[in-house]
Amino acid sequence: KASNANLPPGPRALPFIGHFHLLKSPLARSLSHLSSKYGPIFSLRLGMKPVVVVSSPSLAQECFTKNDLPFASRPRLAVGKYLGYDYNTVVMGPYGAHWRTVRKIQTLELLSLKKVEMFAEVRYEEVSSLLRNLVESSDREAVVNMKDKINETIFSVIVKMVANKSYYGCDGVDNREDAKEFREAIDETFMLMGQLNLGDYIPSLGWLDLQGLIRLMKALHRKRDRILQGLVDEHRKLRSEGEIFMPDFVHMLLDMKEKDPEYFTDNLIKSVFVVMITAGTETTAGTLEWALALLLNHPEALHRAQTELDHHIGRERLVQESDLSKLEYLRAIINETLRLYPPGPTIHESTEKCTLAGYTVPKGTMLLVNSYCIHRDPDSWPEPLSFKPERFMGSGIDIKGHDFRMIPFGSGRRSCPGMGLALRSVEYVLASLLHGFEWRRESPELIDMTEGGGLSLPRMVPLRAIVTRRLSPHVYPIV
Ligand code: HEM
Repeated sequence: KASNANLPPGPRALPFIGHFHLLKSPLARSLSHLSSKYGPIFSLRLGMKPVVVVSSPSLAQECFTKNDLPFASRPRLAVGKYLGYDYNTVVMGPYGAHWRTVRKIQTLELLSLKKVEMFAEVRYEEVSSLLRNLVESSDREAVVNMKDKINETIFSVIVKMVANKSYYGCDGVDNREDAKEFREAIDETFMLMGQLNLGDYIPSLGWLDLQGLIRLMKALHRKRDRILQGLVDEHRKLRSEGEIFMPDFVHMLLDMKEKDPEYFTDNLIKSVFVVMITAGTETTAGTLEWALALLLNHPEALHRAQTELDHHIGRERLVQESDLSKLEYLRAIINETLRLYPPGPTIHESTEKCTLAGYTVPKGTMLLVNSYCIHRDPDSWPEPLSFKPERFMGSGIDIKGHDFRMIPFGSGRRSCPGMGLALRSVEYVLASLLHGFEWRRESPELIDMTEGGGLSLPRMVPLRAIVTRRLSPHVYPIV
């Protein structure tokens, strides 16, 4: 059916597999390379599946405004079945009544501005713990693996919000082994989400599981589900004993379950939980790691950010979240980081026939919107490959999905519901790191900026740096 459609042109397909052979990791780069040859809209075929790839602001606008409803669904991929509680998570679920209900709970009940404010104390505790940790490293002049440090902080913030669980020594608890297992499970989830599983595209081969991905997904699901069920059961026990210390997300969902036990099954609660942790950690931590890497390669921008921090905060106290609105240059750095290193292409699927740029896109077509390419479009961005935070100063460019030159959080119905939490966390952690420490590369060579594979466009090489204190010793949280 697809071959009869008036789809955009694209490269010549191989029999049976279509264009699988053209897609390399990271996908965002591979698609950008193809769009430099075939233009801002082109078609691919992955096995049986027609795919349309879009890489310009005006076409992204057409997808997320006029065609937002037809493209509001996700393809039914094995990863959604095995790692998304049978397509029940908000990230991987098809568009429909269930998705709308769960999305509403996430945006209104869990990730609203009020809730983001409510958990300020959690961010404060975890950032204090990070600073304490870095003070120790700075006293030893050690090279610090910043990927690990940032991941630990963001993971802790999110897990505490969701399940009030401490893993890294805050509150006197130290469950590093449990945390390691949990974080490895999340890393593995992202790795598997970034893989093209042949059976999704060539269903007749599905049962063979030639790449062994289904086997890995099933094993990972068992591991993750055991961890998540353990946390839900812990909460139940606390409630039965009348011990509710903090209204975390699991408690909020268990409250909802009391009103509607049929709908709020344990699987639904675990699916909300797992989405927060998978969608929220790697993306937020990855943005922070890219931002620091860019600043280490651009000392003049680092210096300007620190001057701004000293001007507004001074050197006799730490940054507080209430300072963030004054830090215009810091925000420009974060915007420029998200421009250059957004997460991988957003993946949607058409639920009805629609027209795009004059072409007819049939129902069941996969849509990939490549923000990586859109954000580097020379027609929208002068010197698109250069790191220039200044371009955002006083520009009024919206990054929340209304200006299609810059869509790091997507746009339309499926755009990121965690944007408020993400931006607050990135700004607060980055401001605290730059204000509290001087930063140096471990060698004179520039930091390697190669992108790795995976859905969140991580760095290929974990970021390492040398930190030294820049504030008086009494200002830091007590070691
Ligand atoms: C810098 C950090 C982040 C970035 C750049 C980011 C970006 C994105 C993008 C591009 C999408 C896909 C949009 C689409 O398909 O059109 C998305 C979806 C999503 N994000 Fe985020 N995100 C971040 C942090 C977070 C956080 C902290 C959370 C929650 C704790 C979160 C929760 C979600 C969810 C639930 C979805 C799926 C929405 C749906 O399918 O309806 N994200 N995000």
